[in-house]
Amino acid sequence: MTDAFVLTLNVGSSSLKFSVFTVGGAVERRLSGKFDQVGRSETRLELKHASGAVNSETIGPADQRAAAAFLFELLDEMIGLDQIKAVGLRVVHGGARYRRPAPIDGEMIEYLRQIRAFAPEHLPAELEVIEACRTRLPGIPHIACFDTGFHHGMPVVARTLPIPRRLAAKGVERFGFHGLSYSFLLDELKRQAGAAAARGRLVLAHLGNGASLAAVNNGQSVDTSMGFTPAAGVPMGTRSGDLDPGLVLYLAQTEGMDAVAFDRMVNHESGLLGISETSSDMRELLERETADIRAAEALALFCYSVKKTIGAFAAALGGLDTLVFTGGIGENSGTIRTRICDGLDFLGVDLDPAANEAGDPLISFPENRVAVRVIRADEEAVIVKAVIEFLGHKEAVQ
Ligand SMILES: Nc1ncnc2c1ncn2[C@@H]1O[C@H](COP(=O)(O)OP(=O)(O)O)[C@@H](O)[C@H]1O
Ligand SMILES: CC(=O)OP(=O)(O)O
Ligand SMILES: [Mg+2]
Repeated sequence: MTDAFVLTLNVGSSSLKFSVFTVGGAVERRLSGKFDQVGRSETRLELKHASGAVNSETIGPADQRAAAAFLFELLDEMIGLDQIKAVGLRVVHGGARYRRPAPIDGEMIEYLRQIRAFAPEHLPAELEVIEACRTRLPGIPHIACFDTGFHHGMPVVARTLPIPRRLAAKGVERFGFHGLSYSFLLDELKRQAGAAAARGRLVLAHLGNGASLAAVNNGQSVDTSMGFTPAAGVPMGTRSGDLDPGLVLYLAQTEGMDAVAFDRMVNHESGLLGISETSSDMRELLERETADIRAAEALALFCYSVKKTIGAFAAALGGLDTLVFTGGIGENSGTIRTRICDGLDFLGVDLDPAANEAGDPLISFPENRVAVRVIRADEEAVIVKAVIEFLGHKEAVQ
Protein backbone atom coordinates (compact mmCIF):
# COMPACT_ATOMS: atom_id res chain seq x y z
CA MET A 1 0.00 0.00 0.00
CA THR A 2 1.26 3.49 -0.79
CA ASP A 3 1.47 6.08 1.97
CA ALA A 4 -1.02 8.92 2.38
CA PHE A 5 0.33 12.25 3.58
CA VAL A 6 -0.86 15.57 4.94
CA LEU A 7 1.31 18.60 4.19
CA THR A 8 1.29 21.53 6.64
CA LEU A 9 2.58 24.98 5.72
CA ASN A 10 3.35 27.81 8.13
CA VAL A 11 4.05 31.08 6.33
CA GLY A 12 5.79 33.40 8.79
CA SER A 13 7.11 36.88 8.15
CA SER A 14 10.69 35.64 7.66
CA SER A 15 10.25 31.89 7.28
CA LEU A 16 8.28 29.12 5.62
CA LYS A 17 7.98 26.07 7.85
CA PHE A 18 6.50 22.78 6.71
CA SER A 19 5.88 19.22 7.79
CA VAL A 20 4.72 16.07 6.05
CA PHE A 21 2.71 13.70 8.24
CA THR A 22 1.62 10.16 7.46
CA VAL A 23 -2.11 9.68 7.98
CA GLY A 24 -4.48 6.77 7.66
CA GLY A 25 -2.72 4.77 10.38
CA ALA A 26 -0.51 6.34 13.02
CA VAL A 27 0.03 10.07 12.50
CA GLU A 28 3.78 10.46 12.23
CA ARG A 29 6.00 13.25 11.00
CA ARG A 30 7.85 11.87 8.00
CA LEU A 31 9.67 15.06 7.07
CA SER A 32 9.84 18.64 8.29
CA GLY A 33 11.87 21.74 7.71
CA LYS A 34 12.05 25.44 7.25
CA PHE A 35 13.15 28.07 4.83
CA ASP A 36 14.81 30.72 6.96
CA GLN A 37 15.51 34.35 5.98
CA VAL A 38 12.79 34.27 3.33
CA GLY A 39 12.82 37.45 1.24
CA ARG A 40 16.49 38.10 2.03
CA SER A 41 19.58 37.35 -0.04
CA GLU A 42 20.60 34.17 1.80
CA THR A 43 17.46 32.07 2.12
CA ARG A 44 18.41 28.76 3.73
CA LEU A 45 16.56 25.48 3.71
CA GLU A 46 16.91 23.06 6.60
CA LEU A 47 15.35 19.66 6.10
CA LYS A 48 14.78 17.14 8.91
CA HIS A 49 14.12 13.51 8.15
CA ALA A 50 12.23 11.10 10.42
CA SER A 51 15.57 9.35 11.11
CA GLY A 52 16.81 12.57 12.73
CA ALA A 53 19.20 13.35 9.86
CA VAL A 54 19.32 17.05 8.95
CA ASN A 55 20.47 18.62 5.66
CA SER A 56 20.80 22.31 5.05
CA GLU A 57 21.56 24.35 1.97
CA THR A 58 21.47 27.97 0.88
CA ILE A 59 19.08 28.42 -2.00
CA GLY A 60 19.87 32.08 -2.79
CA PRO A 61 17.28 34.84 -2.55
CA ALA A 62 13.74 33.43 -2.33
CA ASP A 63 10.42 35.04 -1.44
CA GLN A 64 7.53 32.92 -0.10
CA ARG A 65 6.30 32.03 -3.58
CA ALA A 66 9.78 30.88 -4.70
CA ALA A 67 10.31 28.96 -1.46
CA ALA A 68 6.94 27.19 -1.94
CA ALA A 69 7.82 26.33 -5.57
CA PHE A 70 11.16 24.92 -4.39
CA LEU A 71 9.37 22.86 -1.75
CA PHE A 72 6.85 21.39 -4.19
CA GLU A 73 9.66 20.21 -6.50
CA LEU A 74 11.46 18.68 -3.57
CA LEU A 75 8.35 16.92 -2.24
CA ASP A 76 7.50 15.62 -5.69
CA GLU A 77 10.94 13.98 -5.86
CA MET A 78 10.89 12.71 -2.28
CA ILE A 79 7.32 11.44 -1.77
CA GLY A 80 5.36 12.26 -4.95
CA LEU A 81 2.88 15.14 -4.79
CA ASP A 82 0.06 12.75 -5.72
CA GLN A 83 0.49 11.05 -2.33
CA ILE A 84 -0.57 14.22 -0.49
CA LYS A 85 -4.23 13.88 0.51
CA ALA A 86 -4.77 17.24 2.20
CA VAL A 87 -2.93 20.48 3.01
CA GLY A 88 -3.22 22.56 6.17
CA LEU A 89 -2.06 26.16 6.11
CA ARG A 90 -1.54 28.73 8.84
CA VAL A 91 -3.39 31.92 7.95
CA VAL A 92 -2.45 34.80 10.21
CA HIS A 93 -5.64 36.89 10.07
CA GLY A 94 -9.19 35.56 9.85
CA GLY A 95 -10.74 39.03 10.18
CA ALA A 96 -14.24 39.22 11.60
CA ARG A 97 -15.40 36.24 9.52
CA TYR A 98 -13.11 33.27 10.19
CA ARG A 99 -11.78 31.87 13.41
CA ARG A 100 -12.20 28.10 13.27
CA PRO A 101 -10.24 25.94 10.78
CA ALA A 102 -12.12 25.92 7.46
CA PRO A 103 -11.64 24.61 3.91
CA ILE A 104 -10.28 27.24 1.54
CA ASP A 105 -12.67 28.21 -1.25
CA GLY A 106 -13.09 31.13 -3.62
CA GLU A 107 -15.15 33.07 -1.10
CA MET A 108 -12.48 32.80 1.60
CA ILE A 109 -9.75 33.84 -0.83
CA GLU A 110 -11.77 36.88 -1.85
CA TYR A 111 -12.30 37.83 1.81
CA LEU A 112 -8.59 37.40 2.63
CA ARG A 113 -7.76 39.62 -0.37
CA GLN A 114 -10.03 42.31 0.99
CA ILE A 115 -8.36 42.29 4.41
CA ARG A 116 -4.77 41.71 3.24
CA ALA A 117 -3.69 45.21 4.36
CA PHE A 118 -4.50 44.12 7.96
CA ALA A 119 -1.39 41.88 7.94
CA PRO A 120 0.87 43.19 5.19
CA GLU A 121 3.85 41.06 6.23
CA HIS A 122 1.74 37.90 5.99
CA LEU A 123 -1.53 37.88 4.07
CA PRO A 124 -0.19 38.84 0.60
CA ALA A 125 2.44 36.07 0.83
CA GLU A 126 -0.07 33.61 2.31
CA LEU A 127 -2.44 34.27 -0.59
CA GLU A 128 0.40 33.49 -3.01
CA VAL A 129 1.18 30.24 -1.21
CA ILE A 130 -2.54 29.33 -1.19
CA GLU A 131 -2.66 29.92 -4.97
CA ALA A 132 0.46 27.80 -5.45
CA CYS A 133 -1.15 24.97 -3.44
CA ARG A 134 -4.33 25.16 -5.51
CA THR A 135 -2.28 24.94 -8.71
CA ARG A 136 0.20 22.24 -7.67
CA LEU A 137 -2.09 20.22 -5.38
CA PRO A 138 -5.55 20.51 -6.95
CA GLY A 139 -8.57 18.42 -6.05
CA ILE A 140 -7.71 17.83 -2.38
CA PRO A 141 -8.86 19.74 0.73
CA HIS A 142 -6.84 22.81 1.69
CA ILE A 143 -7.63 23.77 5.26
CA ALA A 144 -6.92 27.25 6.65
CA CYS A 145 -6.05 27.47 10.37
CA PHE A 146 -6.27 30.99 11.80
CA ASP A 147 -3.86 32.60 14.24
CA THR A 148 -6.63 34.88 15.50
CA GLY A 149 -8.96 32.06 16.66
CA PHE A 150 -7.17 31.44 19.97
CA HIS A 151 -7.92 34.94 21.26
CA HIS A 152 -11.56 35.00 20.25
CA GLY A 153 -12.91 34.71 23.80
CA MET A 154 -10.78 37.53 25.26
CA PRO A 155 -12.75 39.72 27.68
CA VAL A 156 -14.35 42.85 26.22
CA VAL A 157 -11.94 45.04 28.19
CA ALA A 158 -8.96 43.46 26.37
CA ARG A 159 -10.64 43.39 22.96
CA THR A 160 -11.80 47.01 22.96
CA LEU A 161 -9.63 49.65 21.31
CA PRO A 162 -10.20 53.08 22.88
CA ILE A 163 -11.49 54.77 19.73
CA PRO A 164 -15.08 55.72 18.80
CA ARG A 165 -17.49 52.88 19.48
CA ARG A 166 -18.95 52.97 15.95
CA LEU A 167 -15.62 51.50 14.66
CA ALA A 168 -15.86 48.53 17.03
CA ALA A 169 -19.29 47.89 15.53
CA LYS A 170 -17.50 47.58 12.17
CA GLY A 171 -15.10 44.98 13.55
CA VAL A 172 -12.17 47.22 14.56
CA GLU A 173 -10.94 45.53 17.75
CA ARG A 174 -7.96 43.66 19.14
CA PHE A 175 -7.71 40.27 17.40
CA GLY A 176 -4.28 39.06 18.53
CA PHE A 177 -2.08 36.59 16.64
CA HIS A 178 0.34 33.64 17.07
CA GLY A 179 -2.73 31.67 18.21
CA LEU A 180 -1.60 28.33 16.74
CA SER A 181 1.67 28.68 18.60
CA TYR A 182 -0.13 29.51 21.86
CA SER A 183 -2.49 26.53 21.44
CA PHE A 184 0.50 24.27 21.00
CA LEU A 185 2.18 25.73 24.12
CA LEU A 186 -0.90 24.94 26.21
CA ASP A 187 -0.98 21.33 24.94
CA GLU A 188 2.73 20.93 25.53
CA LEU A 189 2.65 22.55 28.96
CA LYS A 190 -0.07 20.10 29.96
CA ARG A 191 2.04 17.22 28.66
CA GLN A 192 5.26 18.39 30.36
CA ALA A 193 4.01 19.91 33.62
CA GLY A 194 0.48 18.57 34.08
CA ALA A 195 -3.08 19.84 33.69
CA ALA A 196 -2.96 22.03 36.82
CA ALA A 197 0.11 23.92 35.51
CA ALA A 198 -1.54 24.46 32.12
CA ARG A 199 -4.63 25.90 33.85
CA GLY A 200 -2.53 28.40 35.86
CA ARG A 201 -1.74 32.07 35.29
CA LEU A 202 0.53 32.03 32.25
CA VAL A 203 2.47 34.56 30.26
CA LEU A 204 3.41 33.06 26.89
CA ALA A 205 6.11 34.95 24.96
CA HIS A 206 6.35 34.09 21.26
CA LEU A 207 9.52 35.90 20.21
CA GLY A 208 10.40 35.38 16.54
CA ASN A 209 10.66 37.80 13.65
CA GLY A 210 7.12 38.68 14.66
CA ALA A 211 6.84 38.84 18.46
CA SER A 212 3.87 38.87 20.80
CA LEU A 213 2.92 37.89 24.33
CA ALA A 214 -0.31 36.43 25.63
CA ALA A 215 -1.78 36.38 29.14
CA VAL A 216 -3.66 33.11 29.64
CA ASN A 217 -5.69 31.99 32.64
CA ASN A 218 -7.50 28.69 32.97
CA GLY A 219 -6.61 27.87 29.36
CA GLN A 220 -8.25 31.04 28.04
CA SER A 221 -6.53 34.04 26.43
CA VAL A 222 -7.26 37.09 28.58
CA ASP A 223 -5.01 39.60 26.81
CA THR A 224 -2.37 39.78 24.12
CA SER A 225 0.09 42.40 22.91
CA MET A 226 -0.75 42.42 19.19
CA GLY A 227 -3.92 44.18 18.14
CA PHE A 228 -6.13 44.71 15.11
CA THR A 229 -2.97 43.99 13.09
CA PRO A 230 0.30 42.16 13.91
CA ALA A 231 2.12 45.54 13.92
CA ALA A 232 1.06 46.27 17.53
CA GLY A 233 2.71 45.35 20.83
CA VAL A 234 6.45 44.93 21.36
CA PRO A 235 9.02 46.04 18.73
CA MET A 236 9.82 43.22 16.26
CA GLY A 237 12.22 42.48 13.40
CA THR A 238 10.84 45.23 11.19
CA ARG A 239 7.56 46.19 12.91
CA SER A 240 7.40 49.07 15.38
CA GLY A 241 4.94 47.65 17.89
CA ASP A 242 2.88 50.19 19.89
CA LEU A 243 3.44 53.84 18.98
CA ASP A 244 2.21 57.28 19.97
CA PRO A 245 -0.82 57.86 17.69
CA GLY A 246 0.10 61.56 17.51
CA LEU A 247 2.95 60.58 15.17
CA VAL A 248 0.55 60.20 12.25
CA LEU A 249 -0.19 63.93 12.01
CA TYR A 250 3.30 65.00 13.05
CA LEU A 251 4.99 62.93 10.33
CA ALA A 252 2.38 63.98 7.76
CA GLN A 253 3.13 67.64 8.51
CA THR A 254 6.90 67.44 8.89
CA GLU A 255 7.83 64.67 6.43
CA GLY A 256 4.84 64.71 4.08
CA MET A 257 4.28 61.07 5.06
CA ASP A 258 0.98 59.70 3.76
CA ALA A 259 -0.93 56.67 5.08
CA VAL A 260 0.79 54.22 2.71
CA ALA A 261 4.27 55.46 3.65
CA PHE A 262 3.34 55.36 7.35
CA ASP A 263 2.16 51.78 6.96
CA ARG A 264 5.40 50.84 5.17
CA MET A 265 7.42 52.46 7.95
CA VAL A 266 5.65 50.70 10.84
CA ASN A 267 5.60 47.28 9.15
CA HIS A 268 8.82 47.08 7.17
CA GLU A 269 11.29 49.76 8.31
CA SER A 270 10.96 49.88 12.11
CA GLY A 271 11.65 47.62 15.10
CA LEU A 272 15.13 46.06 15.31
CA LEU A 273 15.89 47.11 11.73
CA GLY A 274 14.79 50.70 12.27
CA ILE A 275 16.81 51.21 15.47
CA SER A 276 19.93 49.29 14.38
CA GLU A 277 19.87 50.61 10.79
CA THR A 278 21.52 47.34 9.77
CA SER A 279 19.47 44.20 10.42
CA SER A 280 16.13 42.81 11.56
CA ASP A 281 17.80 39.52 12.48
CA MET A 282 18.46 38.91 16.17
CA ARG A 283 21.49 36.66 15.55
CA GLU A 284 23.19 39.33 13.47
CA LEU A 285 22.50 42.04 16.06
CA LEU A 286 23.88 39.92 18.90
CA GLU A 287 27.09 39.49 16.88
CA ARG A 288 27.34 43.22 16.25
CA GLU A 289 26.30 44.74 19.55
CA THR A 290 29.76 45.30 21.05
CA ALA A 291 30.97 47.08 17.90
CA ASP A 292 27.82 49.03 17.07
CA ILE A 293 25.86 51.04 19.65
CA ARG A 294 22.81 51.06 17.35
CA ALA A 295 22.62 47.25 17.50
CA ALA A 296 23.04 47.37 21.30
CA GLU A 297 20.23 49.94 21.60
CA ALA A 298 17.90 47.88 19.41
CA LEU A 299 18.46 44.83 21.64
CA ALA A 300 17.99 46.87 24.81
CA LEU A 301 14.68 48.29 23.57
CA PHE A 302 13.41 44.83 22.57
CA CYS A 303 14.23 43.26 25.96
CA TYR A 304 12.88 46.25 27.90
CA SER A 305 9.55 46.15 26.01
CA VAL A 306 9.09 42.40 26.51
CA LYS A 307 9.90 42.78 30.23
CA LYS A 308 7.36 45.61 30.61
CA THR A 309 4.70 43.50 28.89
CA ILE A 310 5.39 40.54 31.21
CA GLY A 311 4.90 42.90 34.18
CA ALA A 312 1.67 44.30 32.71
CA PHE A 313 0.28 40.83 32.02
CA ALA A 314 1.21 39.59 35.49
CA ALA A 315 -0.91 42.50 36.79
CA ALA A 316 -3.76 41.59 34.40
CA LEU A 317 -3.63 37.99 35.69
CA GLY A 318 -3.34 38.95 39.37
CA GLY A 319 0.00 37.08 39.61
CA LEU A 320 2.12 34.73 37.59
CA ASP A 321 2.67 30.95 37.80
CA THR A 322 4.45 30.12 34.53
CA LEU A 323 6.36 32.10 31.92
CA VAL A 324 7.04 30.34 28.61
CA PHE A 325 9.49 31.40 25.89
CA THR A 326 9.08 30.24 22.30
CA GLY A 327 9.78 31.41 18.69
CA GLY A 328 13.17 31.68 16.99
CA ILE A 329 14.51 34.15 19.58
CA GLY A 330 12.69 32.78 22.65
CA GLU A 331 13.82 29.22 21.95
CA ASN A 332 17.41 29.88 20.98
CA SER A 333 18.81 32.87 22.81
CA GLY A 334 19.73 32.40 26.46
CA THR A 335 21.25 35.89 26.37
CA ILE A 336 17.98 37.56 25.40
CA ARG A 337 15.99 35.47 27.91
CA THR A 338 18.41 36.55 30.66
CA ARG A 339 18.10 40.23 29.76
CA ILE A 340 14.30 40.03 29.65
CA CYS A 341 14.07 38.31 33.04
CA ASP A 342 16.71 40.48 34.71
CA GLY A 343 14.91 42.52 37.40
CA LEU A 344 11.74 40.40 37.41
CA ASP A 345 12.73 38.71 40.69
CA PHE A 346 10.05 40.83 42.44
CA LEU A 347 7.51 38.68 40.56
CA GLY A 348 9.26 35.45 41.53
CA VAL A 349 11.09 35.04 38.20
CA ASP A 350 14.62 33.74 38.74
CA LEU A 351 16.58 31.93 36.03
CA ASP A 352 18.92 29.01 36.61
CA PRO A 353 21.89 30.25 34.54
CA ALA A 354 23.14 26.78 33.54
CA ALA A 355 19.68 25.52 32.52
CA ASN A 356 19.03 28.75 30.64
CA GLU A 357 22.31 28.57 28.79
CA ALA A 358 21.58 24.96 27.83
CA GLY A 359 18.03 25.90 26.72
CA ASP A 360 16.53 23.22 28.99
CA PRO A 361 12.73 22.79 29.11
CA LEU A 362 12.72 24.27 32.67
CA ILE A 363 15.10 27.23 33.04
CA SER A 364 14.08 28.40 36.54
CA PHE A 365 14.99 26.60 39.78
CA PRO A 366 12.41 23.93 40.71
CA GLU A 367 11.65 25.63 44.04
CA ASN A 368 10.92 29.06 42.47
CA ARG A 369 7.47 30.61 42.72
CA VAL A 370 7.34 31.07 38.92
CA ALA A 371 8.29 28.26 36.54
CA VAL A 372 10.08 29.60 33.46
CA ARG A 373 10.07 27.25 30.48
CA VAL A 374 11.35 27.00 26.92
CA ILE A 375 9.09 25.16 24.47
CA ARG A 376 9.81 24.81 20.75
CA ALA A 377 6.94 26.25 18.71
CA ASP A 378 5.21 23.63 16.61
CA GLU A 379 2.32 25.29 14.83
CA GLU A 380 2.33 22.40 12.34
CA ALA A 381 1.26 19.96 15.10
CA VAL A 382 -1.84 22.09 15.71
CA ILE A 383 -2.52 22.40 11.97
CA VAL A 384 -2.33 18.65 11.31
CA LYS A 385 -4.74 17.98 14.17
CA ALA A 386 -7.27 20.34 12.57
CA VAL A 387 -6.80 18.72 9.15
CA ILE A 388 -7.29 15.21 10.55
CA GLU A 389 -10.41 16.36 12.39
CA PHE A 390 -11.72 17.81 9.13
CA LEU A 391 -10.92 14.63 7.16
CA GLY A 392 -12.55 12.45 9.84
CA HIS A 393 -15.64 14.62 9.86
CA LYS A 394 -15.82 14.54 6.04
CA GLU A 395 -15.61 10.75 6.01
CA ALA A 396 -18.26 10.51 8.73
CA VAL A 397 -20.79 12.53 6.72
CA GLN A 398 -20.06 10.80 3.40
N1 LIG B 1 20.43 31.07 17.98
C1 LIG B 1 19.72 32.19 17.90
N2 LIG B 1 19.99 33.25 18.70
C2 LIG B 1 19.30 34.39 18.61
N3 LIG B 1 18.28 34.59 17.75
C3 LIG B 1 17.98 33.57 16.93
C4 LIG B 1 18.65 32.33 16.95
N4 LIG B 1 18.10 31.50 16.01
C5 LIG B 1 17.10 32.24 15.43
N5 LIG B 1 17.02 33.46 15.97
C6 LIG B 1 16.15 34.59 15.59
O1 LIG B 1 14.80 34.20 15.46
C7 LIG B 1 14.16 35.11 14.54
C8 LIG B 1 13.29 34.30 13.57
O2 LIG B 1 12.30 33.67 14.30
P1 LIG B 1 11.27 32.61 13.66
O3 LIG B 1 10.29 32.29 14.76
O4 LIG B 1 12.02 31.50 13.06
O5 LIG B 1 10.64 33.48 12.48
P2 LIG B 1 9.17 33.83 12.01
O6 LIG B 1 8.68 34.87 12.95
O7 LIG B 1 9.34 34.31 10.61
O8 LIG B 1 8.35 32.55 12.13
C9 LIG B 1 15.27 35.91 13.86
O9 LIG B 1 15.38 37.20 14.44
C10 LIG B 1 16.51 35.08 14.18
O10 LIG B 1 17.69 35.86 14.22
C1 LIG C 1 1.81 37.02 13.57
C2 LIG C 1 3.26 37.02 13.25
O1 LIG C 1 3.91 38.02 13.41
O2 LIG C 1 3.79 35.85 12.80
P1 LIG C 1 5.35 35.50 12.53
O3 LIG C 1 6.05 35.72 13.82
O4 LIG C 1 5.35 34.07 12.11
O5 LIG C 1 5.82 36.42 11.47
MG1 LIG D 1 6.52 32.26 13.15
